[in-house]
Amino acid sequence: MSAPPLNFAAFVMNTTSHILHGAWRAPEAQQHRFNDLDHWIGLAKLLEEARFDFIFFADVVGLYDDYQGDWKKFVDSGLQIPSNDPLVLASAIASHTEHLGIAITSSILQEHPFDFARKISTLDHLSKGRIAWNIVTSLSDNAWRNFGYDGITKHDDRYAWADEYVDVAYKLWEGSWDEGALIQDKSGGLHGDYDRVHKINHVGEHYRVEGPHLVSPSPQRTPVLFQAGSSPAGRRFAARNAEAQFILSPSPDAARTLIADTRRLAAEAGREPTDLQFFQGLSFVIGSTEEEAARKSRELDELIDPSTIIAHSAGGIGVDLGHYDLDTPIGQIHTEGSQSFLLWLREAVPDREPTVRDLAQLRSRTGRVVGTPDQIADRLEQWRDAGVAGINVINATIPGSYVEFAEHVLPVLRERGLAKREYAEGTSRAKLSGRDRLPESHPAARYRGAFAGVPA
Ligand SMILES: Cc1cc2nc3c(=O)[nH]c(=O)nc-3n(C[C@H](O)[C@H](O)[C@H](O)COP(=O)(O)O)c2cc1C
Repeated sequence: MSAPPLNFAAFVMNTTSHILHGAWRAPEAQQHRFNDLDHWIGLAKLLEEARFDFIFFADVVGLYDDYQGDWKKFVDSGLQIPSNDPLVLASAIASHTEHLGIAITSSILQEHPFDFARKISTLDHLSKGRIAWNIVTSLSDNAWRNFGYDGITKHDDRYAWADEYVDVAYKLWEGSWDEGALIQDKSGGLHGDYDRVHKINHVGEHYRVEGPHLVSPSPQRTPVLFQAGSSPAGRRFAARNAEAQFILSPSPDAARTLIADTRRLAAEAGREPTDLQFFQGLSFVIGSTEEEAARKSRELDELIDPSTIIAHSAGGIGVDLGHYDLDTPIGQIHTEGSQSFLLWLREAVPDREPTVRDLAQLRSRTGRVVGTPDQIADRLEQWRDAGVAGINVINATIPGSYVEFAEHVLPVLRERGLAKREYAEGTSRAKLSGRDRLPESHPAARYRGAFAGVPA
């Protein structure tokens, strides 16, 4: 049997400058209109017309680490501030679309799981089962301080915390209401069946939640679960929980290795390995000829602001790179932070000592595919052959990047069986994996029926 077509998501954020910083200044760019609902509805309709599977919202609940000693740079350049809540936008998008999945990034930090589970269930009802959740743990001190903590919780402890958070949500989504508990029998006057609605009585390290869930089971019960972050702890978390991991692998071969490893962990966690899929983040510069594509890529480089890219990515290095000139050799920078990041940079610039500017350029070009539609299709075929199920399309401009992809690349992909022609019916999970609800081997499934008969 030939491989199935790829899925496509549009990777966006409810802000001006998400990833390719500086690109918002392009004359045709509209991402600065993020406060305008029409901007989002227009994009959602365009994506649905093009048969995208998801609009995928990134989100943060705080600033990145300081740049040049403070946070002026972020405000100056619109680097994820202002940044609006995507969850609030979701119901409006749902009301203007029919098939498009709506994936929302939400951190375990920002909302109590009881309240979060309630909002997600409500949205899943309103959208007829099109909600997905990208589970993140917030990696900036500022985010943690916004919620009353002294600073960020240690890396692996964040994932342990996340395991409890998702368990509370699973209990509410999967275990609190049995099937058929909502009766709504007007003639008999019975609305709900008390015997089939249960308190969950969760008591854990971080949360105590009595229940019951206040929302009756939605079409998917648990939303489609995404996770992003591929450290060993991140992979273990994805292997246990995620139905799709959002990855930024440097090459199809690297993705193949990552996928095999994470699927092995999924099997160890008692899951069916293929129940975990992978979405690779890529951006596209499309030309009618190779030369045109190369020229457009150079033009994009001109537009991109290296210092803002540095401000965004410096966190991982543990050094405020804003204090260094862009031409400073990396060797002159002392860090107790991520050594593997610096090693990666040296490997990427093998012939000389890399500079801070190299870091910015490499970051802004990571995952950029430049070429004609046919060349792009060749590359996407390689990603699919490596086991990737979907592409999260990173934009330079909104809506421009998606208009071009839809007009020029998707028709070629369809001809080659790399993109679908029509949506499948049903919920987002049904479209992705053929079923509305999580499979029995997912850890959430053990809560089905688990609270029946437990004294109130
Ligand atoms: C592709 C990708 C997208 C991410 N998107 C977000 C996001 O929108 N919001 C957020 O707070 N963190 C986001 N993260 C951060 C991760 O959730 C995670 O906190 C970080 O990668 C560290 O995890 P790791 O050490 O397991 O890689 C993203 C990470 C990756 C790799």
